[in-house]
Amino acid sequence: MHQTVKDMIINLVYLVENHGFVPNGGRVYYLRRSQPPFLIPMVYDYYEATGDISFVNEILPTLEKELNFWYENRQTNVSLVGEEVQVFRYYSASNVPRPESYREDMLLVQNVNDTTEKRKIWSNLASAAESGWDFSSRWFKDLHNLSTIDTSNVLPVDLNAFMCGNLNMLSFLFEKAGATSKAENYQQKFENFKRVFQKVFYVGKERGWYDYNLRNASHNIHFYPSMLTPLFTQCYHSLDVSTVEEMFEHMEKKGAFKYKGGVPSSLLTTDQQWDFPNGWSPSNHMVVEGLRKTDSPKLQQKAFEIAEKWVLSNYFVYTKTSNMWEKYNVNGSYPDAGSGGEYVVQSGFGWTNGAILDLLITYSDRMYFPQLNQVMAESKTIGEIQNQLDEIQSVDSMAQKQLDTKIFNNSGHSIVTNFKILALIFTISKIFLHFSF
Ligand SMILES: OC[C@H]1O[C@H](O[C@H]2O[C@H](CO)[C@@H](O)[C@H](O)[C@H]2O)[C@H](O)[C@@H](O)[C@@H]1O
Repeated sequence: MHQTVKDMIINLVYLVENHGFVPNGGRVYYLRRSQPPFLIPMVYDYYEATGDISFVNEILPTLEKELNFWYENRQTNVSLVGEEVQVFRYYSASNVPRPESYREDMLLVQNVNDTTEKRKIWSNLASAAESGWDFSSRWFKDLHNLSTIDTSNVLPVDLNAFMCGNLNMLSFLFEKAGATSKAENYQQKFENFKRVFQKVFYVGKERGWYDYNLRNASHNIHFYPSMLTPLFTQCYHSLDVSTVEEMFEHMEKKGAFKYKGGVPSSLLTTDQQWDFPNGWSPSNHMVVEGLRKTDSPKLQQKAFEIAEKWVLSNYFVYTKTSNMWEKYNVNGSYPDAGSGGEYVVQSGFGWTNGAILDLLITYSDRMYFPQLNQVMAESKTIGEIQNQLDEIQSVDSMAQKQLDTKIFNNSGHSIVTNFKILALIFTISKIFLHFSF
């Protein structure tokens, strides 16, 4: 599996070498659209798993090249409280309908007469596709309609948090490769960018990091799980534990964590797939990981609870449909495959499997579901199932003992039996790329 991951990285490195960035897909028409910047984290994870520093050493110049693509092509200025700083945005160079969704993009502009305006809309559609969040109220002027798409004016929290984390990871990899001055240089950039990040995205009275809109010079203070990515990439320093806890409580009050099926992509209902009631694996995974990495025991416990919820509801839908899905409807008593957007929900699915397996591994000492199938068979709502399992867990005096039994070693656990086959593709799936989608 390590070799497969290495081969995938080699493919992406080839693309960066030949095209200057990682295109949104492996087709010629994607050459004006990037993927979100996940190559550096992929290499970082590969190094953590293998210690293969000679490979890392070989490709470090390519990683810098990809980082520079973002600096040269996706940076923009923003003036805030008397200081001009540079941050990142999604900004595709394409201004034509997406070839893979030509019909949809033509229909969207059917009432627009001005060609410049049409091109702006197509460019903003392609820019949103770069984010992976295609499409979401996050990118819409009116927060509801795709026709008001305005991606290039949105400075996204998650993209900037990823870039911030990438500086840190690059510094780490250079240090491991023995290139001390490069390592120091990136560490310095990381520290500087953390300050800029905080200044641009943190809104004190709303207790959190929010997307900033250049057009109206204000933050979008609606909840999106992308707000938690700075915890995931550790792009914060001035916040003490209680501030992070307050941030969580604030989102909790907004209702972000109350759904039994997982964390939704937003609390706004639109007909787009990256909005309520859909929950996506990468978002849920990053929320869990971000909270788990904080120094707050309370938030670490919340991370576990969200992870447990996500695993259980994915399994619930799996037992009902015999499939894993690219997204889920997290609302209501019976979670289901998600819907909305411009295509039929896809089964599979790389990042869903990857997230589930990572959560099962991370919490292998705690995620224990006694009598799972029996409880499920009684066809309870997901809330009742969760409550009943909690009760069984707390009264089952054997449960503590069984915590020692690693979930992957215990073939008696049906959830593991069903997910076991997916373990084979864990490492690949963890990588959020979809070249063959
Ligand atoms: O063909 C439609 C779109 O397909 C890709 O995006 C879809 O898959 C992504 C990964 O699973 C997902 O993040 C996105 O929300 C989906 O729409 C492709 O990245 C898009 O460029 C393309 O328009």
